[in-house]
Amino acid sequence: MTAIETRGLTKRFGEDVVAVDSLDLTVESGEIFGFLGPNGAGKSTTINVLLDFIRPTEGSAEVLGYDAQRETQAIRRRVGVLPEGATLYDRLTGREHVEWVARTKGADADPDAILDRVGLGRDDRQRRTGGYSKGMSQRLALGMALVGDPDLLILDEPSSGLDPNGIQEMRDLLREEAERGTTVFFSSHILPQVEAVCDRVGIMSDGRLVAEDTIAGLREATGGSSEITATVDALPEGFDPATLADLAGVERASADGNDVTAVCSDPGAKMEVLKRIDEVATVRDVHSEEASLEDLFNRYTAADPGDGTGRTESEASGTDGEPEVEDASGVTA
Ligand SMILES: Nc1ncnc2c1ncn2[C@@H]1O[C@H](COP(=O)(O)OP(=O)(O)OP(=O)(O)O)[C@@H](O)[C@H]1O
Repeated sequence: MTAIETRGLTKRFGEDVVAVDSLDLTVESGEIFGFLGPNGAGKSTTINVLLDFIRPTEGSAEVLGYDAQRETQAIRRRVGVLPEGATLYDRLTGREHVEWVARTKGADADPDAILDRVGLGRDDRQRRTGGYSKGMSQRLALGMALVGDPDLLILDEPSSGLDPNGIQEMRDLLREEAERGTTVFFSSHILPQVEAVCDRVGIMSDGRLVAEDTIAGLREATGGSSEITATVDALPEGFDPATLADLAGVERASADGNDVTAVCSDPGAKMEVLKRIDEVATVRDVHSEEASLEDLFNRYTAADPGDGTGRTESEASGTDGEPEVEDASGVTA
C-alpha cells in the first residue's frame, strides 16, 4: 500500500505564488522518506495539504488510502504529526500535553514511556512548558506525534532546535519506528542526517518535485561525481594540478598544500588521476569519496531563483497571501 500519494497537486497563494506545482509524489508504506528542498520550495505547503490544514488549488492527495480533504478524521487518528514550529500551551506540563493528545486521539498511551523515548527528563516533564528550551519543546512535540503508535509519522523539520546528541537520538528513533513498520515522512535541511536514515528522498525546487529516488539512484542519475584526494610529499615545480582535468572523466582538479583533489564525473577516472599524480610525486595517502547528498541536492536545486526563499517581493513585505489560510503551527492531534 502507498502511505502518501499526490497527483497533480497544486497550491497557489494569490496570483503570483505557486507554492506547489503539479506534484506527483508517492511514498510507500514502511519506508523512511526524506522530503528536501531549499527554503520556500513548497515542503510545508505540501505537508499542510496532506493534513488538511490548507486546501489545494488543484489535484488530489491520499494519505494511508484516505482522501486528504474528505477523510481527515480517519487520517488524523492514524498519523502522528510534528508540525513546523509546533506551539505548546504554556500552562500545561509536558506530561499533560501527551495525556491531552492521547485523550483527543482516543489512544491508550503510556506518557512516561513516550517521554522516555524522546529524552524529556522526569523532572522536566512535570514542569509547565512555558519555561521549556527550544530543544525540550521539540522533544515533547515529537513525543506527542508518537502517541497512539501511528502508522505514518509526518515530521516537519524534526531536528530543529536539537543539539547534536538530540539529532543522533532522533535518527535512532526514526529507525526504530521504521523497524516497527511505521512509515516516516520528514522534511529536513540537515542533509547528512537524511543521508544516514532515508530509504528514499524527494527533492522539491520552486514547487516542483525535481528528483525522487534512493540516494544511490540519484548519484547514478546525476552521473554521480566522486572525489579523489592524494596527499603527496611535494609537488614538482611547474606542475599545474588543474591539468588533471584534461583526463577523460575528470571535471576539475586543484591542490591545497600537499593535497591534490580531483572531482570525477566518471568514478573510473580516479585511477588515471592517481597514476598521473604518481608519475610526478610520491603519494603518501589516498582518500576517495562519493558525491554526498549535499552535492546532489545542490545539483538539483542550483537553478532555484531569487534569494532562495521563493518569496515574491510583495509577499515578503506582507501585502500578498491568502487571509483565510489556516496555519499548521498549532498543536495537532
Ligand atoms: N500562507 C501563505 N500565504 C502566502 N504564501 C505562502 C503561504 N505559505 C507559504 N507560502 C509561500 O509558498 C512557497 C512555499 O513555502 P513553503 O513554506 O511550503 O516552503 P518550504 O519548502 O516549507 O520552506 P522552508 O524550508 O523555508 O520551511 C513560498 O514562496 C512561501 O512564501
